[in-house]
Amino acid sequence: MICVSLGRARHKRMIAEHKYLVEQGAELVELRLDFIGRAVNLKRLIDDRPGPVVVTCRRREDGGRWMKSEKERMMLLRSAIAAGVEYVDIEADVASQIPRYGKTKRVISYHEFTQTPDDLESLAAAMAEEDADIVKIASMATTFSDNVRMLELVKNAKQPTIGICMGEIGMITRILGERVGSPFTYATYSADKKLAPGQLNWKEMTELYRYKQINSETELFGIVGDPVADNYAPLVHNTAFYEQDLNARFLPFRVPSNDLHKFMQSVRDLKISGVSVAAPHSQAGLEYCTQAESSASGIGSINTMVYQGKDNLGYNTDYRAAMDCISEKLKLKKDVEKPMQGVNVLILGAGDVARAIAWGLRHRGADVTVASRTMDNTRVLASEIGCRAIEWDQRHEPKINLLINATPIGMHPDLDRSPYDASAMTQFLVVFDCVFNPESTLLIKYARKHGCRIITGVDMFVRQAAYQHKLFTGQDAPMATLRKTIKNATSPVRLN
Ligand SMILES: O=C1C[C@@](O)(C(=O)O)C[C@@H](O)[C@@H]1O
Repeated sequence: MICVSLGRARHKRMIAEHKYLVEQGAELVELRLDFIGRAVNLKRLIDDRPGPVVVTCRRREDGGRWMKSEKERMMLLRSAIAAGVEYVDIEADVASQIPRYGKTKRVISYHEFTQTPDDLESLAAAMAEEDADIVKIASMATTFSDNVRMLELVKNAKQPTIGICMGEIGMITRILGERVGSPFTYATYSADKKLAPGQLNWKEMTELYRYKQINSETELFGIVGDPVADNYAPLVHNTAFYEQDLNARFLPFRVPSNDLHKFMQSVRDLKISGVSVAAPHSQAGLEYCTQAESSASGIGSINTMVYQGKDNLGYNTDYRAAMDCISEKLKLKKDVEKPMQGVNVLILGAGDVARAIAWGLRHRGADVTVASRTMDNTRVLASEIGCRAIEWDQRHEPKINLLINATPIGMHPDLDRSPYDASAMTQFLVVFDCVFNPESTLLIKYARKHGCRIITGVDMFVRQAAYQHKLFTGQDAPMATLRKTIKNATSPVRLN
């Protein structure tokens, strides 16, 4: 079950939103009395309530907004119990001052906003002693291991327990609550009304992650990176899983660099079957592979990892996707060893994607030049791959047939910039922009205007995601859905 937290300064808004949520199917709503601006009129909020509630009045030290006296707060919580609300949230340290009465269930809570306590088990045991129906711990995740410990706590608890790791690192504890036996989890009313760090909104929980249908059989995948909050991979992969009716979910795993080792150690405990590997882990990820496809080893980085038995299999689907797009656009012969001999390519950028593409093109016999805004990086890439490095300012000089932008220039919100001048383009050039948000970057617009053939970042994104889908599920990806989903999500005009 999902409990939607409602915090509003005015009674009227709180009542209206509560009604709306229940109409939309919300099963439980938390009324955060500490958000109410004036004197709280509890009767007004609960007498005609449209559905079950948790009544909470959070102190400031626990992340709430309550400014009035503790005496008044206690009175409110007692009144809520006397009025027979379904649940009341009582902080563990004051629980003994608020006696049980009637049918109201007691959620005994503990909050910590800087870290996750070391000994969660002892803490939960002490909280259970406070005549708890539900024990709830919400603490800040600072490492991925905090999530693992929190989920273990909930899974092994004898008492119904809610364990939430707050912050972006902790998001998965919110999504996997039901799977480990949590009586409910918390979500926010809408994306702009987060009541706690890392809270997902109700729509994301129900539509994107299909929270209620997650069970012990659900196969888990995800993206491991830092940051991951704005990544489109969960949207695209979960939509594909849904379309194919797969009991699988794709989650955001925010893992800082120094925590990757712990993450890799935990994947089997968490029953994760595969991940998309994003920055900053693409190169380090390769070291955790027991086997990697030869292209991934050659490139020196992976973007996909599949956990199979004891093996960690590494792949680079960015490379595969980019090569497919180029082969198709240039109509390269398939059965030739060096189909790109004589093709002059300029790659802008020296990051993971530039490296993957440069490696692929060199293997196909292309003549590759690289330019990036940091000459040291350009030189390292060029010497590793065996291509030419030039200064960024010289990028318009080489005579080229194929231009590839693997820098983020032109990416939202940097819409008015192009990494390459229109004046240097001719109609014989093929222009490939790896930026997919927006699809029509300024570079792509210039290229269109000059009559160039183009490959967009969406073309590449869809293909790399489709390869991942196949590796993860063994099924062919619903290409049209992948394309529509990413186009829709990145379009300046929302289609629905
Ligand atoms: O204790 C909790 C959990 C919470 O802090 C969260 O992290 O979702 C949100 C609060 O409103 C609720 O009372």
